[in-house]
Amino acid sequence: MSLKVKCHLPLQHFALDVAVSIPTQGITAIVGPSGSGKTTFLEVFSGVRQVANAEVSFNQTLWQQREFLPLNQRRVGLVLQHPSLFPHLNVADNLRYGWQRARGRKELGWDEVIAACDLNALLQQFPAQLSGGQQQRVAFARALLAQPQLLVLDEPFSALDDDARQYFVSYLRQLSEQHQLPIIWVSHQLSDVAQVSDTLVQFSQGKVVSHGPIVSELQREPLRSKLALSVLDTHYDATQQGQEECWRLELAGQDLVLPKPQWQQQQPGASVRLRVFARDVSLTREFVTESSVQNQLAAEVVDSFTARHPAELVVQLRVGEQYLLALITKASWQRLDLRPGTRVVAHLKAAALHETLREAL
Ligand SMILES: Nc1ncnc2c1ncn2[C@@H]1O[C@H](COP(=O)(O)OP(=O)(O)OP(=O)(O)O)[C@@H](O)[C@H]1O
Repeated sequence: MSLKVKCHLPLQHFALDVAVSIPTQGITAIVGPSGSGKTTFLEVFSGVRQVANAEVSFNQTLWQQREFLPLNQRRVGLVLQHPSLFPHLNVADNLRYGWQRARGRKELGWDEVIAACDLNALLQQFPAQLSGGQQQRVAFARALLAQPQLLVLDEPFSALDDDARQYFVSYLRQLSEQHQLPIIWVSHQLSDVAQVSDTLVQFSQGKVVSHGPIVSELQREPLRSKLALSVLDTHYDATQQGQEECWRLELAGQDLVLPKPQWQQQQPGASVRLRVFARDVSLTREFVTESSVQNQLAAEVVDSFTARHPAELVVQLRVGEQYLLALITKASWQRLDLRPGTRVVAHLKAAALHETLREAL
């Protein structure tokens, strides 16, 4: 099941030239420099822009080939960076507009969406009385209430504060998993993207330069050296829970211990995605007994790559079937006599993982 898009559209400095198939399960993030054509791409496949000779199909339904299916018949929930709320309607009536557009079954309930987007206190306000972030929350809720079959987001949380943005990023995951709602979103926040996305599409100068599962895209240039962030899929291991304040996760038969997030209830075996910045990983040749670092993972050096700073290296490690990046100095690489195939121990500070875990699902 996929969204297939083929189009050629001359723009000011280059042409949007795309032939891509995006999975319609899970969350797909579209990233790329400003002005690289991401918004235009969304507009083309959602039907905001009618481009001659473009071809678009969604899960085998033709949206455009010889015929052009208008936006309002595609059941696309489109949320743009600058929300276009009806200024003469209050929040409740703006939301009702979305709700009334929904045909058939209402998967996403009125009360559920209003509570999730924390809009109860704003229902009688008019758009001009709202902050930019509040307007974004209303636009997002309105798109959900229209019961879309595809949610398309263009920087929808850019005006929210960090905590609120973090909450909505996690809520995207919930929408994707609990309602099987496919989501395609453009974001400049790569670390948000890494937290919840399944697929990453990278744009440059109107072209898709790379696309694939997020875990592998993070291990490839340019993101590998630019972001130096790994995503590890771990499991919550309830059988070994001992200390009250700590959580044990299982990764390739090895334990990771982290401060327990208070707000999270996990079932045994539940998967937990950790984001680990390469700068929070250090290496030794042997396990160390007297160290404050709780998490030591046996790993193997796969390769090393240039980092942003010329004195540093990004080292790619294999832990079981997964990859982890460590940022170390070139001097350390030489001192430890590292090379591809060397067995090492990767040290991950629990406190750094705690930070990432609080933001994980
Ligand atoms: N109607 C148009 N005619 C000609 N050029 C256009 C048109 N619309 C957009 N462009 C150009 O297309 C390019 C891509 O714009 P677009 O908004 O799609 O980029 P973007 O990747 O979404 O950028 P940002 O991340 O800043 O939102 C820009 O150079 C823009 O000037």
